[in-house]
Amino acid sequence: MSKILIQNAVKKYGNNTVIPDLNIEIKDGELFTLLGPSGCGKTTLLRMIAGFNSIEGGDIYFNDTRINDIDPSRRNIGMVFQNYAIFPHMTVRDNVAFGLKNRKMEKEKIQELTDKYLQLMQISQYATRMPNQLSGGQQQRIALARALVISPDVLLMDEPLSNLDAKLRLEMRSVIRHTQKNVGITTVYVTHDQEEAMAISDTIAVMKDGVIQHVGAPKDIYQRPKNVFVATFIGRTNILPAKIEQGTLIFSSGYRVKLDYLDQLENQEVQCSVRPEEFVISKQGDEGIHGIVKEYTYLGLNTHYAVETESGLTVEIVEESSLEDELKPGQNVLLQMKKHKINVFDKEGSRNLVRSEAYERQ
Ligand SMILES: Nc1ncnc2c1ncn2[C@@H]1O[C@H](COP(=O)(O)OP(=O)(O)OP(=O)(O)O)[C@@H](O)[C@H]1O
Repeated sequence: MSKILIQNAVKKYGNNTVIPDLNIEIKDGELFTLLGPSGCGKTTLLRMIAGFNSIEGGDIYFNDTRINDIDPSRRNIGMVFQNYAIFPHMTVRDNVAFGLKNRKMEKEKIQELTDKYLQLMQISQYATRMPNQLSGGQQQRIALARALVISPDVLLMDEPLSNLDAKLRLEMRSVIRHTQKNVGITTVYVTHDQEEAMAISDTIAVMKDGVIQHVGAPKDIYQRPKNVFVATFIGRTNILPAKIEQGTLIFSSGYRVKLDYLDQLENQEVQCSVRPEEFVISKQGDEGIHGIVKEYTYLGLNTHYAVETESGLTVEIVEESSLEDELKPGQNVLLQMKKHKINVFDKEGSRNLVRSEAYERQ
């Protein structure tokens, strides 16, 4: 098992710098996810850890060993990619045993370990089949068994679920999560699917243009995103402009929310992130932002509303469905916010101004 330390890593393709200066520490035994939009450099970074990409600056360590110049085949890494990368001409058993045979292990030991991982991944009954006689999920189980059987120090997974249909993706998510915890292997997982990242990870690093934006537990990233990019990339949110005066947020409609956990910033323009579930919507009341329901979508458990506010901005709201009358398009409504949930960013959207102790208190 290994912890992974990446210090001041730089990656260039020719003159194009895709990772300018990246620092990450991945703890021993954790499932660490690189999450970000297409082209942000996730696969590039994973390939640097694997040794398939050169590094133009900085260092990568597995525990205390600097691995920059160690050949990929000697890094003791297990890998699972989206296209399975299993051998079509070999049986399931031979696929799983492949890495062990390569290491010239004794026959009995190969048999024992192969059996163990076929069983762990619940594919023993398919051991003599060829991969094309199996479903996508079963093939991905072979890939996982084959990666783990060699007892790697680190497991690297690049979008391993993206070729599977929605139902299998959910099932394989929990297979990966349980197996990873069971084996206790340090895992770096790449995805652009934020829900998958939330469901599977101990820690998530959100990336944009080769720069880490926020590293934290899924809940931390969702509830206290470090900047507007992270707030909008993880889950859905509404960004509303406001002003701070005497510790009070004043929205353009005049709606005021007194907050006691903001940095002491006066007369500052800010951006506020309010998630759809953090609004309270009612037909009447004294205080709030006035709006008109433009759309509503009943989804059983929840109802989604699009509400045009008096400033012209349309916000997205989710409420638990109730037996009472729904709010239909054209209805005048009043919006309030669950004030402790609001995130407040500087005008540029680059820094969260909510003090961290406020978050600890919740
Ligand atoms: N071999 C290469 N040569 C030149 N540029 C490359 C190469 N591989 C990747 N890039 C560029 O580096 C940037 C990062 O690519 P990368 O594949 O790491 O992104 P990603 O976040 O994994 O994206 P995706 O989610 O689409 O797989 C992109 O702009 C891409 O065009």
